[in-house]
Amino acid sequence: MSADAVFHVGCVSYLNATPLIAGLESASGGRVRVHFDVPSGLLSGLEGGYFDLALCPVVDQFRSSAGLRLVPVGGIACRGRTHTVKLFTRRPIAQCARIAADTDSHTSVNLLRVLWPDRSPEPLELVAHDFHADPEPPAGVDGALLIGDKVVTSPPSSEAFAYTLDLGEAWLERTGLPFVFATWMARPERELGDLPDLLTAQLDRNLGDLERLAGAAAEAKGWPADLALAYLSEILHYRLAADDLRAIERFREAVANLESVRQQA
Ligand SMILES: C=C(O[C@@H]1C=C(C(=O)O)C=C[C@H]1O)C(=O)O
Repeated sequence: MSADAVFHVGCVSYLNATPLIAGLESASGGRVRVHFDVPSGLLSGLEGGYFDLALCPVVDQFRSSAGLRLVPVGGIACRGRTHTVKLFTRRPIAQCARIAADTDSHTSVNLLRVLWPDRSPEPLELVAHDFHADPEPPAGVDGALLIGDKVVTSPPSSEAFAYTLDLGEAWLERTGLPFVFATWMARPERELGDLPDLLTAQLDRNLGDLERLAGAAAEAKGWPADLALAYLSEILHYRLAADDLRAIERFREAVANLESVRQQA
């Protein structure tokens, strides 16, 4: 690979990716181009070879036939509440079955499937819904799972959907573990050169400059500035430690169990 090769990096377009990505293009001297999309939109760019690296939903790594590898230089994780991965329901969850599932998500939809039997005796029925096209959940659903900025900027009406469950909190309650929603991934054969080092250095810089970054990102995405700062500095974390990697494995097993139950049915 030549020293001046350009890397194409796919990244989540929400405020939560700010510490992982802000300033990377300019710090790289133009050797990195960043392309933003909703989480569920990133996998095809990686599988198709257009991206060298992408911040994909963690469940994509379990399911992709491309044999994607985790590149352990950061991810989007929580220990307990997320504030932005939320189930909103009309009634107590134990009385719900039909849930509108945000088409931006791959991981959280599967997290809901894993957690559901703890919460409701009814079989879960998911209805895919694009909340960008229509912020209101479709008629006839008992609830809606939303992820990302829209949970803060355009949530479902709290009168109609008075009950909420934060899936990060529910996972911690079930497992005692943090939860990892997305990590950097690459195709197994793709040569990444110094890209992982560039990402590590940028994350380190950004975590030291969060107040300024959170303020700018809050303004761009329509968040209250104080909430954006708490979200990026206390609610989420970005450096993956041993228990985060254990949590990925625990989630991998839980998703595999769901698939095998489905096959037996
Ligand atoms: C915490 C979040 O994590 C996200 C949830 C994802 C998913 O459900 O597939 C993927 C990437 C992350 O952006 C969030 O977006 O609210």
